[in-house]
Amino acid sequence: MTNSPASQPIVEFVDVVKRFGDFEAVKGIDLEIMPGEFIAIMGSSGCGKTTTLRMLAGLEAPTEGEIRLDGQVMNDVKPHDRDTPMVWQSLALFPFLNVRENVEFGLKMRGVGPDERKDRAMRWLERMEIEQFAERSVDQLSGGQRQRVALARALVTEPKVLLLDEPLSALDAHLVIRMQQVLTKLQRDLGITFVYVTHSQSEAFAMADRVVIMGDGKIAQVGKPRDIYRAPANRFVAEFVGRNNILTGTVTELAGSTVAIATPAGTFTVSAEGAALPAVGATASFVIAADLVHFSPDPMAEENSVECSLISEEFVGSVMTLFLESKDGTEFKVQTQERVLANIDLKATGRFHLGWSAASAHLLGE
Ligand SMILES: Nc1ncnc2c1ncn2[C@@H]1O[C@H](COP(=O)(O)OP(=O)(O)OP(=O)(O)O)[C@@H](O)[C@H]1O
Repeated sequence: MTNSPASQPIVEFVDVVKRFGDFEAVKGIDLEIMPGEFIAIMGSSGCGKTTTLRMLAGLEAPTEGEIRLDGQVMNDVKPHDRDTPMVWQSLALFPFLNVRENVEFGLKMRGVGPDERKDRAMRWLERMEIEQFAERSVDQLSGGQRQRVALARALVTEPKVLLLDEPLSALDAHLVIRMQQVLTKLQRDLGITFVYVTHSQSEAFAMADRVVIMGDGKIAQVGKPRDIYRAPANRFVAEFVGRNNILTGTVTELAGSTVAIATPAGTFTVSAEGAALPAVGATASFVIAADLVHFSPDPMAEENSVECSLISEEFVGSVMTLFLESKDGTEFKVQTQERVLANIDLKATGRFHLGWSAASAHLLGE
C-alpha cells in the first residue's frame, strides 16, 4: 500500500525515451501519476503503450530520461525489486502450481513462511470470490476465473502500483463488462494505483480516472475521459476518440472569444474559450461531439445549422447514430437516444436540419 502524501506523484516519467536499435518506440514522455489513481494508457497498435508499461515494470530500461517510483529513480532497479507487479492478457500463471500456490508464489519469493503465505493467499482468493478453486489446477478454470487468480497473485504482496497490460482482451464481451466492474471496485476499495494499458476506448473510458492517449511514441493528451471526449487537444485525439464531427475551414472573423470558420459545408461559429485564438485567414479545425448535435425535420433557431440528407443509421442498444451528408458532401454524425426518434419516419423524412451552439463546438489545436 502507498504511504506517499497525496500531493506527491507515485509514478513520474521524466522525458523518457526508449530506442530499440535505431528505432525510437517512445519519444520523450513526461507523465505524473498520483497515488490511488486509475490511469489508462490508450492508443493504436505500435504506439508505444506496452513499452511504456514495461519500462515501469522494469522489463525494459529507458534509453534516456528517468522513471521514478515514490520519488526514487527506478531506471536500474530489477523487476522483482520493484513494487510494481504486472497482469497481462496471457496471464502467465504457472501450470505446474495449483491456484493457491500460484497466488502464494510472490510471497514465497519474498521469504514469507508457509502458514502466513497460505492465509494471505486464501484471503485474496476469497476477496476475488474463487476460494472454492484453491486446490484446482489452473488449467481447469474458465478465462474469467484465471483472470481473478492472476489479479490475486499480483495483489497478494500489496503493491503500491499494479500494472495491467490488456488484461481483458482475451475474454468474451459479457465477461469484459463483469471484470471491468470487478477491477474498478477493487481499485477503489484498495486505493492502489492502477496503470492499465488498452487499445479499447470503452474499457479506458469506463474505468479510468484519467486517460493517456498515445500516438507514435508520444503522449497526445492526458485528461479525464469526459474532457478528452468533449475537448480533444488536437485532430489526432479527436479522430482517435471518434463519435464526433471534425470540420476544417478558414477563419473569417473573431468576435470576443468566438471564431467564425468558413468550411465547405457553411460558416460556423466556434467558442475558442481557453484556446489560443487563430488569426483571420488562418486554417482552423473544430470538433462537435455527435451527441451535442440537435436535429429536426424543420429549420432550427440554433447558432449553427446545416441541412443534410440522411445516408444511413446505426442502432446499438438504445443509442442511435445517424450518418448524414450536407449538399457539398461533408459527412455529419448525430447521436441520440432511440426513443427520441420514435415518432419520426427517418426514411420518409430524408432531409434534416442539424444545429449546435458555438459553445458545444471545440476548437482543435495543432
Ligand atoms: N524488443 C523490441 N525490439 C524492437 N522493436 C520493438 C521491441 N518491442 C517493441 N518494439 C516496437 O516498438 C513499437 C512500440 O511497441 P509497443 O509494444 O510498445 O506498442 P503497443 O502500443 O503496445 O502496441 P500493441 O497494442 O500492438 O501491443 C512497435 O513498433 C514495436 O514493433
